[in-house]
Amino acid sequence: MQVRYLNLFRIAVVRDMSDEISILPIQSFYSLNDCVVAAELLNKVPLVMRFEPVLSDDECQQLIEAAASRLKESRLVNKVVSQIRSSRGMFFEEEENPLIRRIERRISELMNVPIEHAEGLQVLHYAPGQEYKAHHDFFRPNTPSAKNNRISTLVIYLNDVEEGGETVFPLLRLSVKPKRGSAVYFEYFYRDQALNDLTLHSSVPVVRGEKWVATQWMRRQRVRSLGLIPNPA
Ligand SMILES: O=C(O)CCC(=O)C(=O)O
Ligand SMILES: [Fe+2]
Repeated sequence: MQVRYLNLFRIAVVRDMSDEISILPIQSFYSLNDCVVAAELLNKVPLVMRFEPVLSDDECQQLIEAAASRLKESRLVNKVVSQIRSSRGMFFEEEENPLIRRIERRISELMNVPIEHAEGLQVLHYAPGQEYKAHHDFFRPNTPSAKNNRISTLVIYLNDVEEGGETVFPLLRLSVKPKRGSAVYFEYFYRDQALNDLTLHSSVPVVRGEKWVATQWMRRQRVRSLGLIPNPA
């Protein structure tokens, strides 16, 4: 396996036998600045992994509490109320407080993409019966947003769901059960668009209980103008 760096994106890429590259080197654990995350490989190309733990119970609870009063009906990029997502959601501002800054830094290190490429962290809440129908996270080619398209996603589960609410990848025959603090990761930065298309996914309806997730999307080019604010720690 050969690792090289693409200067343009400053993303470490790993070339595998199929001659496709992945953003994240496949490892069984990742030693980050402030924690160690265990990883389970769910699918190699396109790469889908499960991570645990990404957030502590306390961090999950704090995110839920900070997001709860700011939830809005889910709207798509063009501000139209979504027909495919019945959950409610919100976005945190970039580095809006020390908790968000710490979590964003950890996620960026884990996803192996500079923080300047990170959209604001999104939180979604699903009540019983609510779902997110099958979709891709990248924007369709030739749309304005596709000029700086998304390349990878991390969905962090902020609570345990009593029944339902799994993240399902129908074309890969994968189903990931929400577990507080764990996450599912996938990338769609392949030259072969057919591989990207395989990352179609949904959040099936919550049957009992509720579901909270935090989603981080990474872009091909920077979306944040500011660099890192020096870490006081
Ligand atoms: O809630 C989930 O399991 C998936 C969320 C999702 O697909 C997204 O935020 O793009
Ligand atoms: Fe998604």
